[in-house]
Amino acid sequence: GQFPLGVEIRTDSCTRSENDSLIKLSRELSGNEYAPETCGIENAGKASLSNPWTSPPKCIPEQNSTSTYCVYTNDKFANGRGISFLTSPSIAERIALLPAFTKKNLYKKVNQFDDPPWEVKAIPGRGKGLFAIRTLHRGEEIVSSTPVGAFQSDALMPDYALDYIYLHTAFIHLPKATQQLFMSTMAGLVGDPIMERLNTNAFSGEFEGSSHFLMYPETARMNHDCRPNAMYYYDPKTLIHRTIAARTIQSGEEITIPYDNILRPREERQTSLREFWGFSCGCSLCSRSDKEIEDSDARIQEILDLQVKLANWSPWSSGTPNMAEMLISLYEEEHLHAAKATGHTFAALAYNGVGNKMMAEWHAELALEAGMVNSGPNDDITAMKKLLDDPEGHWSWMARKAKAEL
Ligand SMILES: C[S@@+](CC[C@H](N)C(=O)[O-])C[C@H]1O[C@@H](n2cnc3c(N)ncnc32)[C@H](O)[C@@H]1O
Repeated sequence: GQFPLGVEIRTDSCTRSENDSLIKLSRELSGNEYAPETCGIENAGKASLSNPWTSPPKCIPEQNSTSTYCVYTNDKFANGRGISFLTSPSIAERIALLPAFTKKNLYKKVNQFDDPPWEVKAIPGRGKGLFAIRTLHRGEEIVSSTPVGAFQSDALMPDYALDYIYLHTAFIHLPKATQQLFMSTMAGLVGDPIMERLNTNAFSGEFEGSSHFLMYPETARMNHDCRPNAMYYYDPKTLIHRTIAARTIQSGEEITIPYDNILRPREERQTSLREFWGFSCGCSLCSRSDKEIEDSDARIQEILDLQVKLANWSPWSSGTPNMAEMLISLYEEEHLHAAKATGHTFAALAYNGVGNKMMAEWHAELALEAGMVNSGPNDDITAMKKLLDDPEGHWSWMARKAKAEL
C-alpha cells in the first residue's frame, strides 16, 4: 500500500503472484470468455436507480471460500466510459447507492482528455510518462477521472485460475474503447495480462472497509518520484480521482506522483518499491550523490522525530511552536511540497497549544489553503476550520502551556 507522507492517500501494490503455473493456466483459460453463472438480478441491460448494472451480475461459484464475489458492470457509467466491479454482493448493493450511481451530471468535467495540458512520452528505463506541455500552476488539475474497474483484493486470492476468469469477465463487459485504454497501460511480459496490469497500475481504495484495486488508466501513466511535483486525492462517493500540481511544473517537466511513503530514508524507499512494485527507483532524489542522499536521509530522520513530538499531546508532550517552524523549513528543504498542509496544521496546533492565537490562526489559514490544494476536503481541513472558528474553544487551546505551568 502507499502512504506518501504517512497520511491516508495511497496507491497500491498488489502482491505479485508467485505461482506461475496458475497464472499460465488462467491465461490459457482467459482466451475464451467463460460463461460464469448468472446470479441475482435478472433484468440485464436495464439499469435503474436501484440496479445500475447493465449486465447480469456473474458470481464466482463458492468452493472452499465462504465469501461470494460477483462481477457488476455499468457500461454507460460516466458518459459511456463504463465501470466494472469484482466485489461481494453486499458491497455492490452499497456501491449502487453511492452518488456515483444515483446523482446525475457528476461527470461533465471529468474524463476530458481531448486537450490535456500534458503529453505522453517515452523515458529510457521507465516506459512512458506524462510531461507538461505548458506551465502548470500549483493547485491546477492535471487529471480527473473515474475508474474503469474496481476489484476487491480478497476476490483475487483464493483460487487464481478461477478468479482470473471473473477478472476477465469484468474486463470484457467494459465498452471496447475502455478495454483498449485498459490494455494500453504498462504490464510485465509474464503473467495474466489483466492481473499484471492491475499489479503495475492499480490504486488502492476501500469500499465498506474492504480493500479494492482501482484502475485509473490515464493517471497510472504517471511515474513515481520520491519528491513528486503532483499529488492526488480520491472521492469515495463519486469515485473521482484528481491529480493536482503540488508546485509550479514547468513546460517539458515530467509530472510525477508518489506511489509509496516518501518520508523514509532512501534504502527503505527503494526496498519497498522493489518488493511491492517490482522496480528499482530511478527518481530525481534516488539518483543523487551519496553525500546528498546522506544529508536528505538525516533531514528525513529529523522530520520524523519532530512529527512524533508535535503529535504527542500527552502530559509528557514536548512539542513547541519552534519545532513546528523547524518542521516546515525541513519540508521545504526536502522539497516535500505535498507536506505544506501538514506542517501548517502542526504549527497552528502548536501555537494554539501555548495560547498564541494570532500565529495559530495564521498557520490554520495556510493549512486550509494548502490542504485544499493537495488533498481536497478532508478531516484535517475540518479540524483547521474548527480551530479558526473558535481558537479558545478548540481542544488544543493552552493545552501545552497549562502543562508547562504545572
Ligand atoms: C503505473 S506505471 C507508470 C507508467 C509507466 N511508466 C508506463 O509506461 O505506463 C508503473 C511502472 O512504471 C515504472 N516506473 C514508475 N516510476 C518509476 C521510477 N521512479 N523509476 C523507475 N521506474 C519507474 C515501473 O516500471 C513501474 O512498474
